[in-house]
Amino acid sequence: MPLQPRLSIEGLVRNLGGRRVVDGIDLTVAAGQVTCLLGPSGCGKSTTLRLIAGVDRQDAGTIWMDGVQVAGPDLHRPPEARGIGLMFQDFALFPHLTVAQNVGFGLPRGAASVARALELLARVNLSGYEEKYPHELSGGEQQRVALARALAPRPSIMLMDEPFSGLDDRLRDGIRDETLAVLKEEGTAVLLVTHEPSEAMRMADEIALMRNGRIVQRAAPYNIYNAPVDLKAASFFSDVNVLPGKVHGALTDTPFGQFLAPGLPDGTEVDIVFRPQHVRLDFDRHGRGPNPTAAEGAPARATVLRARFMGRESLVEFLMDDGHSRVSATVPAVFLPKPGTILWLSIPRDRCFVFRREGAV
Ligand SMILES: Nc1ncnc2c1ncn2[C@@H]1O[C@H](COP(=O)(O)OP(=O)(O)OP(=O)(O)O)[C@@H](O)[C@H]1O
Repeated sequence: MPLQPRLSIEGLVRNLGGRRVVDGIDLTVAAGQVTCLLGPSGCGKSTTLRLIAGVDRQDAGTIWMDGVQVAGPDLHRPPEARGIGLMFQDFALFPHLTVAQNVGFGLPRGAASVARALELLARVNLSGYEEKYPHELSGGEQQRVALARALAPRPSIMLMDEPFSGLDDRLRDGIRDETLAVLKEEGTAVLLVTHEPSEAMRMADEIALMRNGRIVQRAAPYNIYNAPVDLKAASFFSDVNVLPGKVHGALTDTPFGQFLAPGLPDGTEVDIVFRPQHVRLDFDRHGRGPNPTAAEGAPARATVLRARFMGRESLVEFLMDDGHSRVSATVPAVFLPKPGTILWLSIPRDRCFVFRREGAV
């Protein structure tokens, strides 16, 4: 029998300011799983989280936690009756309470609670900090106390809204990894809101990509990156190259040969989309490039327009031999060919996506 999800949402809707801000969200999160609600600013992520927390009330839809309905057409359990832990960007600790008192705040008085607070402080590497006050801690340490506080009552579900965005860049990755390790140890189901693709890729077991109040794709980070549902989903994770094409006999022509466009009728305008890091470069050998292969397709000749060193990689921009298509390639090294250099480009077929052009019929 499949495990019952800790959190389950069906048809969640919220109208605000005359607009449907959350437009029919379905979602499940299992114990020990981290799901990232990822999307651009204003797409409705925080509103969704607020509805799940119970600090706002949905206009339609149902929410279950551990199989028990907590919100529905005639039901609204208050936040404190939902068994959730909350962590937001401004994770304000109580300034007049010590670290240990902050962590134990939501627990009943007693030896077991003190032990739980100490155990969690050890878990977030803050043993010895029990008697300190929040103003004596760094931002990263305060964040770890906030995590311990949120986890202390053993919430079944943890809701986190951009919890790392207040932190210094250099601290952030370490804290993310530590937080993830603690959440996994506790086996909590986590729903984390972020607008940063890199954060979602780093933290999530599953990413729910949101746009205009809807979830447009739900998949593991690898799958969402390598099999995006549309051009916007592809370009949310990195810059992309887009070549225009038209379908003839379920194929479309490009400078890199023909690509499959299954299921699309003749004449459909399409975008052939691929990421700069998936472009392979080869030197020109007396006017010839590498031999075509089934995996790499046909190579295409191109002229370097410019090359820039970006730190971890080099970005090389090309004009294709058709005289108008432009393609960017990133190379994970210092590679700065002079403008005018001829190179051959190829793209692995499985790294290329063909989408019906938005707005096209
Ligand atoms: N109380 C409100 N009244 C009217 N509109 C609101 C209200 N709260 C949110 N909105 C609007 O709903 C939309 C979604 O807001 P929400 O905060 O959920 O987005 P978000 O995806 O979390 O964005 P961000 O990443 O910027 O926090 C926004 O356009 C916002 O302006």
